[in-house]
Amino acid sequence: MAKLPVLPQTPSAPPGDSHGHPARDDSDWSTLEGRAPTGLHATFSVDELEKQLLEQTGLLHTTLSNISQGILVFDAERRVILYNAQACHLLDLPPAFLATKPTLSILLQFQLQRGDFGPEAALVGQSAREYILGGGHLHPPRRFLRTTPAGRTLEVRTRMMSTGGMVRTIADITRYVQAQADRQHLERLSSEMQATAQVGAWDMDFANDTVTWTEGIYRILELSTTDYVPSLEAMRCFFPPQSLERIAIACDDTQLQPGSFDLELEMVTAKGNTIWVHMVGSTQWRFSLPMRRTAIVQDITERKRSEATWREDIARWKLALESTGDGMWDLDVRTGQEYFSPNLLRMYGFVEKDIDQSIHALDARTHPDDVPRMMRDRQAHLDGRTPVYRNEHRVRCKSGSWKWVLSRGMVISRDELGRPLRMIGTHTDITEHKAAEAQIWQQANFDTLTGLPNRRMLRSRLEQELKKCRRDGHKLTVAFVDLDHFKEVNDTLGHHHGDALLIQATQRILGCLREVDTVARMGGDEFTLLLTEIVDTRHIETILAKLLCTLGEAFLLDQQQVYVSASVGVTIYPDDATAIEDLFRNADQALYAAKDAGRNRFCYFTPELQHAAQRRVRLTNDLRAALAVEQFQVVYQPIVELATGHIHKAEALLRWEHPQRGSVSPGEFIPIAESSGLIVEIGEWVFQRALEQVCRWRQRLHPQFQVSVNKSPVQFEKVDLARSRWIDQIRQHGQEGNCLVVEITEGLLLSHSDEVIEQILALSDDGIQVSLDDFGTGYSSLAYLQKFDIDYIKIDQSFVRQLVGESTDLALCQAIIAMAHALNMQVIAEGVETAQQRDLLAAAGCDYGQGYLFSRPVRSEELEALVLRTNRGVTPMRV
Ligand SMILES: Nc1nc2c(ncn2[C@@H]2O[C@H](COP(=O)(O)O[C@H]3[C@@H](O)[C@H](n4cnc5c(=O)[nH]c(N)nc54)O[C@@H]3COP(=O)(O)O)[C@@H](O)[C@H]2O)c(=O)[nH]1
Repeated sequence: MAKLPVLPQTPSAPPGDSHGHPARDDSDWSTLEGRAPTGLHATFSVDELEKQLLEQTGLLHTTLSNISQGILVFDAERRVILYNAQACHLLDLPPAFLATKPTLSILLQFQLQRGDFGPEAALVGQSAREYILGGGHLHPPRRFLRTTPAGRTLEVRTRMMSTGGMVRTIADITRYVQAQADRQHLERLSSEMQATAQVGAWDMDFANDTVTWTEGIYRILELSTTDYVPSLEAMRCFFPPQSLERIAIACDDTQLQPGSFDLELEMVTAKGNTIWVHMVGSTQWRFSLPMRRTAIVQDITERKRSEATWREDIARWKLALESTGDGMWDLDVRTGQEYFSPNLLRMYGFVEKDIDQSIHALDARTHPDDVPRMMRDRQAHLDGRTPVYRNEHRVRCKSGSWKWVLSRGMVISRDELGRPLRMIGTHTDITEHKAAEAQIWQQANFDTLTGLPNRRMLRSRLEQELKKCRRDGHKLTVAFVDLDHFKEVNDTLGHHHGDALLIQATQRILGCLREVDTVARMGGDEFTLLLTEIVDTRHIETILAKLLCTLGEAFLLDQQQVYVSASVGVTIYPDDATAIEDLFRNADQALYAAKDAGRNRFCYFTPELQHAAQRRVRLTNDLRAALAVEQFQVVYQPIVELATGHIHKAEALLRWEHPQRGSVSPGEFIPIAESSGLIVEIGEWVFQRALEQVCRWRQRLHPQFQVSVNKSPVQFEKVDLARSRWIDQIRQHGQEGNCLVVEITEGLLLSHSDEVIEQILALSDDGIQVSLDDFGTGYSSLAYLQKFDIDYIKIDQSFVRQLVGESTDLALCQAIIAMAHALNMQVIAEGVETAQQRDLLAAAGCDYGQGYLFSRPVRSEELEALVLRTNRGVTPMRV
C-alpha cells in the first residue's frame, strides 16, 4: 500500500451538472480523511489530535485495503496521490508504477501501449472511448464500462473534487453483467416460448386492485405492450358473458376455495376476434375473500377450430358409414364407453335401451371361439402394431341367433405417449357372405352328389395323413376303386340311375371302412380310399375283400336289379412310394392291372406294373412317330362263308413293326393309341389302305368283295369334320358303300351321344355295312341292336374256343344265330381254330367263320392267292 498523503479539506461539494458530469462531492472523503468530529478542538490537545488523526488514517488504510473496489485519487495536476491494492489488481498495474505518482496522462499512455483498452479503445464503452484515446485530457465521463483483455467487465466511476482533484473507483462487475445477460437471455427465451406456445400469464391482486400480465397475454389479446395498462375492471371486457359466468362458478365459488381451476373459455381480443383460451391457475383466499389469482393462459383457438372441423368430419363419416348399411361403433378406449349407431343396434335386433353403451356389451355377445382372435387383433391395433383393426367374428343377436360380422376400425386419437384414446369402426353383416363362402368351400372340397371329399380335399387329407405317418412311423394304404361297367349302366339306364347307383355304392364303401379312413370321389365311378393306421397288411385285404363283395351285390335302381363290380389298385406308403404323386401313379397302375386281369379284383402295385406302365409311356411316344416312318402294315384275315367255303370278305388288321421291339401286338398298342387319341389318325390310315385294297380285290377277286375295318369308339367321339366322310372317299374310288364293313364294339352302341348314334346310322344310309364285334361280352341285347341297322354280329372268340357238341357255348351260339337271323342280321363266328368248331357253327346256321383254321391274318398278296385258290373250289386251308 502506498503512503497516504493527507488531502486538503473542503467545506462543501458543488452538485453535478445535468449532463452527467461528475458531481463535486467530497463529503464522504472528509470522513475518510479523518476530519475531526465537531467539538474535538476544544477538548483534545495537539498530540491527542495527532494521535486521533493517525488512528483515523490507519482506519482509512484498513478500509481502503479491504473494499472490493479499486480506488485511484488524483490531485489537481492529475497525479495519482492515492490508490489501493484493489486498484493495482483490477487494472493490472504494478504498485511500484503507481508509487511513482504518475499523471493520469502517463497512466493512460501506459495502459494504451500495453493494449489494455484494445485497438482503438474498442474494449472501452462508447461514451469514454474519445476520452481514453485523448489521453485523459478531456473531461472524464462520470461512469463508463470497459472490458479487460482477460474478459472482465470493469465499471469506472469518476468524481471531481472541489480541490480540483478527482477520485476514480473501479469495480469488477463481470458477474453482475453476466447475470444481467443471463436474465435477458431467459427473458428472451420466455418471450419466445410464450409466443410459440401462445401462452401468457397474469396475476390479479384483488387487495391492491392491480393486474400484471406477461407479454404473451398482450399477444394473445392482440394488444400493444406500450399503450395498454391492464386493470381488473378492464379485464372483464375480454370475456363474453358466458365465460364470465363460468369463471364465476369455477373460480369465485367459495365452496371451492382455495381453488385451482382449469377452464377452456371464449375470449374476445382487442381487435374483436373471438378466441378460445385454456386457463389453468389458482386463487388465494383470505377470510372468504379472493386475494390473488394467478393463471397461465394458452390460446387454443386453432385446436378448438380443428376439433370442431374434426367433429364435423366424424359426424359426416358417421353419416356416410351409416348410409352404407354398416353399423358404427365409437369407443373411448380409456373408459371403455362405446357408442353404437342405430344401424349397429338394428343389425343385432336391439334398440338403445337393450344394451349397455360399453365395450363389454358386444364382447360378451361374441362367440367364445372367436373371442381370443378378436382380442388379439384389437390389442395389436391398439398397441400400434397394425395399421387397422380387422376381424371376422360371430355376434349373438337379441333373438339368440348368430350373425357373422366383419369388424373394422382405427384408433383416431392417441395421447402424447401414443396411448390410444379413441377408436371408431364399423360392423358389416357378412352372414350371407360367410354362408356362401362355406358353400363354395363345400363345393370346392366335396363332391355334390355323394357328399364325399373330392380330389382336392383328398390331397389335403393325404398330406395330413402322410405327415402323421412320417411322425409315427405308420403305414398308409392308397386304393383306387373303379366301378366296372358303370358306364354301361349310365348309358343304358340314364344318368339319373347312374347317380343313384353311385350314392348307394358310396354308402356301401363307407360301410366297409373305419372312422379313421377316408373315402373320396375322384369323379365318375372312381373312388380313392386312404386306409390309415394299418398295422398288419392283412387288414387291407380283409377290407378290400369286403368291399368287392358288397359292391358285387345287386343294386336296386327303380325296381331294377343292376350288377356292377369293382376293380381296385392298391399301393402302400412308404413301401412303394413316399410322395403323393408317386402313390397316385402306383395306385393307378395297380388299378389298370386289376382291370386288365379281368376286373372285380384288387391288385397291389408292383415294380413290374411300373415297368409295364413305363413301357406304355414309351410305346405312346413311339406310336406318334410310327405312321410317319411307315412302321405300320395292314394284314387281312379271310372271313369264310361256312356254307360254301368261299371267301369274299376279309378283315383288315393293323400290324406294327417296331424297329427295336419287333412286332408289337395290336392288343397292346391299340388301347394306347385309343387313350392317346392317335387312333383317329391311325384309323384313317387303315381305312385308306383297306379302301385301296378292296378296290383292287373287287377287280381281281370278286365284284362284291368286302373288307371289314375296325373303327374304335374314340374315332366316333373325336370325329374330324375337316376330313371328308368315308362314303365320299369310297365314291371317289368309284366304289359303293357296301365295299366296306365297319366293325364297331358293343360299348359304342351303349353311348347315348346323339352324334355317335347319328354316325352309326349314317353308315347304313351310305350303304356301308356295320358289323358288331366281340358280341356276347357286353350288355347289348339283340333287340336293342335292331335300331342301329346292324348287318353282322361277330360271336366273340370266347364262345367259340370251347365249342363242342352239346355245350353251353354251343347253345349260346345257336341262340345268337337264331335270334340274329330272326332280326335279319348275319353272323360271323370269330376264332374258329378247328374243323369241329367250323362244323358245329355251320350246323347251327352260322353264316361266316373267321379264324386260324382258315388263315391267320396275312399280307394282301397272300390273301389274294388264298382267295383265288379257295374260290376255285379248293377247300380253304390253314395257312
Ligand atoms: N380299331 C382298330 N382295332 C384294330 C385294328 N387292327 C386290329 N385291331 C384290334 O386289335 C385287337 C387285336 O387284334 P389282332 O391281334 O389282330 O387279333 C385279331 C386276330 O388276329 C385274332 N384272331 C383271328 N382268328 C383267330 C383265332 O382263330 N384264334 C385267335 N386266338 N385269334 C384269332 O382276333 C383278332 C380279331 O379281332 P376282331 O375281329 O377285330 O375282334 C382286336 O380287338 C382288333 O379288333 C385296327 O386297324 N383298328
